[in-house]
Amino acid sequence: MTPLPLALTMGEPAGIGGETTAKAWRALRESGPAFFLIGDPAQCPDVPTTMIEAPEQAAAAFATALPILPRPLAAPLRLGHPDPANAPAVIGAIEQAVQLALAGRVGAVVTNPIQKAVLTAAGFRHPGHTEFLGELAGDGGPPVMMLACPGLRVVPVTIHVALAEALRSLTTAMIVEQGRIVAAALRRDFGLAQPRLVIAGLNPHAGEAGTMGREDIEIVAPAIAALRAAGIAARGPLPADTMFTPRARAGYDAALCMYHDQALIPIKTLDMDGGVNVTLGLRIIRTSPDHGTALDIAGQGLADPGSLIAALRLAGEMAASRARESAP
Ligand SMILES: NC(=O)C1=CN([C@@H]2O[C@H](COP(=O)(O)OP(=O)(O)OC[C@H]3O[C@@H](n4cnc5c(N)ncnc54)[C@H](O)[C@@H]3O)[C@@H](O)[C@H]2O)C=CC1
Ligand SMILES: NCC(=O)COP(=O)(O)O
Repeated sequence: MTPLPLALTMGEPAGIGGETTAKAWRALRESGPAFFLIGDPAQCPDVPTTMIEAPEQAAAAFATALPILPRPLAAPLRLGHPDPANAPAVIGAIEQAVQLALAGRVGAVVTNPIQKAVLTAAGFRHPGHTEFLGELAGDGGPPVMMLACPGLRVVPVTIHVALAEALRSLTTAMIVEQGRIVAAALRRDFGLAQPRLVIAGLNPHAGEAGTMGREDIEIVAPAIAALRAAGIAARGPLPADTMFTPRARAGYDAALCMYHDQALIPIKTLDMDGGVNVTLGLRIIRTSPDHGTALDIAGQGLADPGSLIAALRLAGEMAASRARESAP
């Protein structure tokens, strides 16, 4: 059976998404996975494109042209200069991709990066895709952000909030709930029968026995105990400054981190061009490149498509594996 195509959203049209989409199409046109862009043809002027009316037309067209399910921009495209007038198209593309995935007409949703502040200024009330997707396609629990590259997977337990708010909002229950979702996803989608989780400490030296903050004793350690009681191989709290060395990374399958930068600095430092952002805990598959809109280089031909290609490949693999799982 031909695999379902992947829906790739336009992201911020003034960013590098159009360029990386075109480069990804060139790289994948022969091997697949087949994908189509929900966007405006003006985003990809340097590759052959073909307009489609339905996802079902994408696979046949993919080898010769980038299929586009049109979603026209309201304001002319100026690379490097986002226009809030285009926000409805950016948001609409995400909504359309999710609807297609929920209807079983695409194998997965892959998102190009959005310029968060521009969408916020236009009235969008979610800090990122992750939270928006949780609302559109949640599965009863919270959406969980995981970034993965060869040799490292990280999960920020608190995501797009100010650091002070992350510290205020962190609870044992959040860590436990996300640990369970991560362990289940590693089993289901990443083929790990007994996933090994490590949990980062919040404070320097994981609190140094309470002398540098009591959160590691009062919030993090009870979460690890609860995860272990649930049969999940979890350990910590580990001092965050040494848990990403090559030796340490060999001892676990995913690291739960207490705030955004604790998770994302190590992975982007290790593999900015190969990292993939995967949202766990949804009723659909969603991946994305790990980088943002890179407005500073938009239109200069400098954008590396590696992370988007990795995101498309991972989405294709996850979709194929779920299709095998549900086959009679
Ligand atoms: N999934 C998403 O929608 C994401 C969106 N963003 C958004 O992107 C915007 C810009 O964020 P920044 O923090 O500046 O991060 P960024 O990733 O856009 O850029 C950081 C630096 O890396 C460079 N860079 C990024 N991707 C590159 C690529 N593929 N090839 C070559 N160079 C690349 C940029 O030129 C810049 O110098 C923000 O609005 C942010 O919220 C950021 C991350 C993910
Ligand atoms: N820093 C990661 C990031 O911003 C990705 O967010 P999302 O849009 O995938 O929720």
